[in-house]
Amino acid sequence: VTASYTGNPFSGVVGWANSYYSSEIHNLAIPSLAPSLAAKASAVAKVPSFQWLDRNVTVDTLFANTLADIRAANKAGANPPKAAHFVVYDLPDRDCAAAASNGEWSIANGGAANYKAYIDRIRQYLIAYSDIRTILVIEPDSLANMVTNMGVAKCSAAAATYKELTVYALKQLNLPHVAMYLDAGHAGWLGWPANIQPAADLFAGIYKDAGKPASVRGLVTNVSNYNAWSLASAPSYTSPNPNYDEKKYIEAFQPLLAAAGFPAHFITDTGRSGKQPTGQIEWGHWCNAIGTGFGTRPTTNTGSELADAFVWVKPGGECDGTSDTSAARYDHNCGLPDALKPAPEAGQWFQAYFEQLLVNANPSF
Ligand SMILES: O=[N+]([O-])c1ccc(O[C@@H]2O[C@H](CO)[C@@H](O[C@@H]3O[C@H](CO)[C@@H](O[C@@H]4O[C@H](CO)[C@@H](O)[C@H](O)[C@H]4O)[C@H](O)[C@H]3O)[C@H](O)[C@H]2O)cc1
Ligand SMILES: [Mg+2]
Repeated sequence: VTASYTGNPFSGVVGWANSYYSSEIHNLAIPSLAPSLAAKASAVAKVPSFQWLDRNVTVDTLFANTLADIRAANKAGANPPKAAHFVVYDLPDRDCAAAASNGEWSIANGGAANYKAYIDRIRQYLIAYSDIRTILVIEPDSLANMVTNMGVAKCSAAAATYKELTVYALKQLNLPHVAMYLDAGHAGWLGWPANIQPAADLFAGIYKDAGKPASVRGLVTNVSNYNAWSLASAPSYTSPNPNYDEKKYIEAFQPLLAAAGFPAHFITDTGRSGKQPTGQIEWGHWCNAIGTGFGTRPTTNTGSELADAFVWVKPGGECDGTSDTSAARYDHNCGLPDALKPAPEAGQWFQAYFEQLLVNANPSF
């Protein structure tokens, strides 16, 4: 079976509900849930979501194991075949405008070489599992920070390396059965009129620098954020941005990208966008936002020619960042009034948040 494709990489396959997220729900969430919520929680565990390769160690473990699980399911006759969904997320000096998700490597300490080895290893596994259609989200927040946060020292210092390593990844992971979507923030970030053209220029530049790889299908929006796909009216905190939902954002963005030489398609994270408006006081308050719920289940029925699929990229229930003010990775955003507290470190299981998403889910479980 070859998993190569033309057009929408989500067509003809379905996502995989990986065992890591499922075990978080079954082992960490369900034991402390009331029976009615426990049944709903086990349904969440069956929803396909992206698995984050957020540390080098995950490549030979989570990545390899999930690919083997998917191969077994497809050999056992899964129809439609299962596809793999991963987030590549380990740039040196990662998350340069925040503190919560700082990664394991720094540019000052050989991080670029480490990152290239990480990408090369991922390429090896992709080649070994060329029977599995694989969708990759590339480096959440990184290029978006290059558009709006060059005034942040850590971001401007990292800029050349972020761009070089992103181009490296796009070239190395360019394979017939692989589709890549570069992270493009969200409507409340790059969707602001002041940001959207500089963003188009940056993304088109990277695309061209990488040699317009066939596997680069486009951009992913709303990763780890809470925006609606489509609303009839603007939530108060979005004013005065005319692009107050993800549909308006990508419809404004796509023509600018095309004009700059990047024929991009889009996917949007709906994992935490089920409750609108959210409980956010300010649109920029990204950490563990209150008043949110699980959103539209993954599907290719987006109603838009520009949108390949709605996906769950950020696994709901995994924390955005710690609220412990004494922690090394404490970011003030996680201490704001509209951030749920107390919160553990980024990526750790946040039970109260999972319950918030479950209770507010739309569609409901
Ligand atoms: O009305 N006006 O006239 C006017 C004028 C200027 C305005 O400026 C805009 O204001 C926006 C805020 O509204 C800013 O957007 C925020 O930028 C932050 C990074 O700096 C993002 O944070 C990231 O979020 C990720 C998860 O999404 C985390 O994973 C990651 O760790 C975390 O770092 C927020 O989402 C994002 O909402 C824009 O840059 C800014 O240009 C706005 C209005
Ligand atoms: Mg984050």
